[in-house]
Amino acid sequence: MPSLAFLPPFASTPLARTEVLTSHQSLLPLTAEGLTFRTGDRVLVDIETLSIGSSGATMILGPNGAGKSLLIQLLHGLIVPTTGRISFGGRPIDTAARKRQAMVFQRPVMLRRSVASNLGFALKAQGVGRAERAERTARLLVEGGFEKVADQPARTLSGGEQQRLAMLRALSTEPELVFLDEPTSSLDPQSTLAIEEMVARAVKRGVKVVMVTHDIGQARRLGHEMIFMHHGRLTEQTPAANFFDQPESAPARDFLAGQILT
Ligand SMILES: Nc1ncnc2c1ncn2[C@@H]1O[C@H](COP(=O)(O)OP(=O)(O)OP(=O)(O)O)[C@@H](O)[C@H]1O
Repeated sequence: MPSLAFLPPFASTPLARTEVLTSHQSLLPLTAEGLTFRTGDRVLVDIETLSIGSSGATMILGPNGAGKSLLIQLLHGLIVPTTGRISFGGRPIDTAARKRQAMVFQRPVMLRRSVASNLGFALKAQGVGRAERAERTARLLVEGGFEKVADQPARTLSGGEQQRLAMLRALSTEPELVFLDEPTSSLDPQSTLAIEEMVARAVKRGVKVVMVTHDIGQARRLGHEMIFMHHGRLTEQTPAANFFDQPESAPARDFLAGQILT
């Protein structure tokens, strides 16, 4: 799935059309009720209620196929739920408010443009004017250590560099909320550390992070809250301080104990 954080977001969800969020209202808490996603007779996501608060990093853990990616795609608005209501700050979201959230995917997909232009394009999509765009792009290139490769086609960067650029691009628009779908799963330890540092800095600046990971160590390092999913369901949502020592649900206990979940 390409990183679409820089593209105009989907304009609609199957939600109530009244009282949408306005630009000065917070996106958070992010809540969902009766959220399902089905294909044919398969129920891939089935979540009664979910509420994600405004601070820190919420990590979504669970075995392969648990529905973690689908859940954040639903929350981000990339796919439409079969049933249910997703609210931001208690209200449905509109196109303008949706631009205040971003997403980074497992495999970074760069535009066929230079490194600098990948950043500039994201800002343009947010309506940032030419002069400010140039100034902010220059600043971002320095921040990300990309000055020397600013004019290089982004697709010729290494996988780790592309993912750092994807993160930088997603954060460049100063979103309130960022969804990260296993952004380090194909990276080496050094590149993983670089991404984790970007995540930690963003959280420190007040960006809300909702991140899918398989890596229990990473969840410990970054997470303030843990959500565990199994078979499309949310089995628990627990503060990080409790989760690793006292997981509430049997699937989470087994997962943390290294058992294979069926
Ligand atoms: N767009 C889709 N249409 C139909 N089925 C899908 C779609 N996307 C995912 N699935 C199926 O839904 C299930 C959950 O997929 P999902 O990618 O959300 O799992 P995950 O928990 O993120 O797994 P992993 O850790 O392996 O990435 C899988 O069985 C997958 O094949």
